Amino acid sequence: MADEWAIRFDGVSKTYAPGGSGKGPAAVHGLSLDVRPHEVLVLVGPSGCGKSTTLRMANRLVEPTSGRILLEGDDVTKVDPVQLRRRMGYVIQNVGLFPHRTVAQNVATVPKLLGWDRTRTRTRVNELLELVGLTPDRYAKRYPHELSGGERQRVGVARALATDPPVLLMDEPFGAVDPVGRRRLQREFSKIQRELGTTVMLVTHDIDEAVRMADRVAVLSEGAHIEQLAPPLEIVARPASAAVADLVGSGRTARLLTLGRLERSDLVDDASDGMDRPHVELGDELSDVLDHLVDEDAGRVGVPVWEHGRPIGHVTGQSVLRALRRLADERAEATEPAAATEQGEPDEAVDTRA
Ligand SMILES: Nc1ncnc2c1ncn2[C@@H]1O[C@H](COP(=O)(O)OP(=O)(O)OP(=O)(O)O)[C@@H](O)[C@H]1O
Repeated sequence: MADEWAIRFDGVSKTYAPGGSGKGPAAVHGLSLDVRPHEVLVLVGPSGCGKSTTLRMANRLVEPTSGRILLEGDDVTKVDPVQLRRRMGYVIQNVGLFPHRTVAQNVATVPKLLGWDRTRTRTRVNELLELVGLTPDRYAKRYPHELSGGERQRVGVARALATDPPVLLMDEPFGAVDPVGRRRLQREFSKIQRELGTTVMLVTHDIDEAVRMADRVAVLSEGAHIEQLAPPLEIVARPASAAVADLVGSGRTARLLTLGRLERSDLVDDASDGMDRPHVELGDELSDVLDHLVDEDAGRVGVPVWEHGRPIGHVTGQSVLRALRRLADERAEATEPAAATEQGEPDEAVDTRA
């Protein structure tokens, strides 16, 4: 049903055929995957596993060898590619801005193609620049070489959103930005995505980025084989295979769980029931809290939290995810130079969706 997915990959394969031989190994092999409306689905996995190929098949920059890809009910191979790309914004690493066009002209690329009049285009460009945190007065007339990497990336996002597409494809969108700038962009982008409700498919190498930004993470291995497809917390807490465990274990996320402690702000309520159930204590290590949630299978109901011998509220799986995001933010901000914090809005990094 169109309500349950925005993009559907149905048994999709791609074999790049060197010299037209048709005999190369499959970059993507029999992939079936649904991207739900309004979610951020992150594809993560090792280099060469087929992430970019998967993304690029969605907007027909790469044609599948077999299988079907549906966008809101339409078979993408039957939609004119130009029309298709208006329904799907595309953001890549290093953006690919036109160097001899100003920021405003870059953002206006698609509206211009669509023949919008000047006033409508200018209004939309200003709106988008504001949205991505680039004041039009300061930035509209600059050229790409007069921008920082992070600012260029914002222009790329603004350009991709110009016609308010229902779907946004992002390939390592923040990969060329330093870690501090990346963190800030991730946070700002999450806020924009929530406001607009855009369905996002995002490719990254970085498991921490995946955990921070995703509603669901698809961990891929060679041939775009899905090792695990689950919300971030589940990926971290219950890796479904050695490959997923490797990816999670070698990253910062697992360490954060052992280093982080449960804080009052992580609680989902201040109810004092649950005297008769196993509980955790405020200040417990997050990995212990997570064990409890998994053991008790209490992710949804919540586990009571006690302080000074009495219950003070509950934690759920979301609390752990929230704490994880809080910790990831604290770390990014701890290394952030004072001048760079002007746009930091820690509360916005706490994403309580899924
Ligand atoms: N145009 C192409 N022609 C031939 N082979 C290609 C082409 N593009 C990608 N491949 C191959 O397809 C496989 C998957 O590549 P893809 O770029 O989709 O992987 P990825 O997971 O996005 O990698 P990375 O993280 O390094 O960007 C790789 O083995 C790659 O060498």
